[in-house]
Amino acid sequence: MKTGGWISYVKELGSLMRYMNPRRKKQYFLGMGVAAVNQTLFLISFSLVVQSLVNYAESRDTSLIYQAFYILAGALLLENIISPAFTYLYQRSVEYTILDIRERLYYKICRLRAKYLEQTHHGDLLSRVNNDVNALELTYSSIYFMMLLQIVFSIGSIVAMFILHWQFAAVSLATLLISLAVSIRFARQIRVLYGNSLQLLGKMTEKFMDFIGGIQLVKLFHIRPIYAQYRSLNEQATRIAEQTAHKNGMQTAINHFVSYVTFCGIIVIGSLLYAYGLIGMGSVAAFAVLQINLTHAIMTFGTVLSLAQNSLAGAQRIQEILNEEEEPVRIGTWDSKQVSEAMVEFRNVEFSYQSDKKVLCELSMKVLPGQVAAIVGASGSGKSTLIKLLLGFYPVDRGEILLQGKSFGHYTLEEIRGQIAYVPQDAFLFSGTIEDNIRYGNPEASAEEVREAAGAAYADAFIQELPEKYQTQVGERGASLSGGQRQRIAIARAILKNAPILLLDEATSALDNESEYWVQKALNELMRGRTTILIAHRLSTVEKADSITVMSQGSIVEQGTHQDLLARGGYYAQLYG
Ligand SMILES: Nc1ncnc2c1ncn2[C@@H]1O[C@H](COP(=O)(O)OP(=O)(O)OP(=O)(O)O)[C@@H](O)[C@H]1O
Repeated sequence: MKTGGWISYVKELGSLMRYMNPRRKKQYFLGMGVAAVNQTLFLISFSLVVQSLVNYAESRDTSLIYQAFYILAGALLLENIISPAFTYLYQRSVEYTILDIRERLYYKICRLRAKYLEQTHHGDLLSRVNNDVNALELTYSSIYFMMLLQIVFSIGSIVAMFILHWQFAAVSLATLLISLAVSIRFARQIRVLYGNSLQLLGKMTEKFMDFIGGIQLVKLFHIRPIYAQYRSLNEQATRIAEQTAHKNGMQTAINHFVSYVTFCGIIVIGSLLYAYGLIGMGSVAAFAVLQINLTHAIMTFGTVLSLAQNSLAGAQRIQEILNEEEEPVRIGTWDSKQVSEAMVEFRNVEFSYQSDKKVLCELSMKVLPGQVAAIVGASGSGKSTLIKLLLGFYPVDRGEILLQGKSFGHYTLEEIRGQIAYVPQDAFLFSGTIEDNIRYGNPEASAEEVREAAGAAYADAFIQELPEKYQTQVGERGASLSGGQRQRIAIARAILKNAPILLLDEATSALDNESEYWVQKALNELMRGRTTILIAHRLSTVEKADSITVMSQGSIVEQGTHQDLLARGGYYAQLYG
């Protein structure tokens, strides 16, 4: 084995400690170190107890019985009183470190660019936050300790063996090195398998989320390929688990073989030396106990080394997220010369998701304070993209967006988003109560203000009829409410936010007549006094807008009021007709 290999291996294992803060690292190593030394002393003490007892059997010297008793009492004190306190110390550092990692991932995901989030399956993110963090937790809580314990114990045993008989000790040392080399060789192969296994686990989580998300469609259409894909991944994962088990088995078998051959050698040589009066029987017995323990330590070390591969693979996947580029604090230019009387203005904006396909070309539009601007156009014409740009999810490639008269770069993304309330087409509710969901619009709002917002959104009446009123749990994504009720809660949330600009992705398209009636009333309430950009999917809802922008293939083809556009007899008139 190359030295560079060993060193990089140790470095890699050490690099997992980067997630732990320095104060916790100190407590962690102190706790682990003291617990490992205690357990080593405890285990080694048994060989001394055996030595004393065998020597007593030979010499009938009763002081040896007392000696064995004192050693045993001391060992039990170490193991049962001192060890648990230090074990608690290092386990506590582990739990806080895992909490830190989960929080870092949570905030990192909040700050990731929209592009990354749109291209990454949420199942994969979920798998990284759960499976990979769990793999890391196992390393901190058990694997490192087990490794340290086996190392400290092996060193302790070998020192004890050297004190008892140096020739024997040399043989044991050679065994240790052979077994270590075998373990590291297998660990490398197992690492690749664990990496593939975690990747598969991520994909299986993706497929499972798709399956649960679309369960009604799966039932309705008997969609077999969904299950077939999941099964295929499951089978691949099983094959990898089989290969891992095979490698682990081989590693254990080789280590068993090496260790037991050594053990037999020690017994044979020990017996011969004893026969020639060169060593006492007590020392041979102590040696045998130490050798058995050493064998066990070496095999445990091999096993935990393999398990650590799972964490290394998981840590790599966690690091990939942590290294991902974040949204900048500001996007756009800080140009003091660019001013506008409009509340929102798009000035010659160009944008593409991929460099080869322009989604918005030379787009210019103004929305004056308090006005309602409707945007209409065929599917794929770029309406939702416009919203994403206004919310700062993507930077424009060319041109400028101005907000409250100033260019985008004057504001941080947080400030931009603070000025806008957005009601998407499919209202999203978080698991929790209705009150929680409305209050997300303004976390400082009192219960009274939440009720007022619900009243203005025409939601209070149906909420009062629910058994637990505002404390009703909405279920996953609001599953226990109807589409119209979800919309009105989302509107109440937007009312509570009280932002000057309102973005509406027309919400009424999927609702029945009665729900539409109430949602429309709620929207009218929400729009009162606010500058509104309304993405309209049905032309009947835009007639009253102050201006209508008609889009086609990323460009504006017509702009005007409903009457103007009808009179012009162009694209809008054709769509309307
Ligand atoms: N995240 C994305 N990555 C790449 N291309 C995208 C992305 N989102 C949208 N597009 C493409 O950009 C174009 C405009 O899409 P956009 O969603 O803005 O249209 P839209 O007018 O809102 O359509 P609809 O009315 O159907 O919602 C489409 O060609 C679409 O395929």
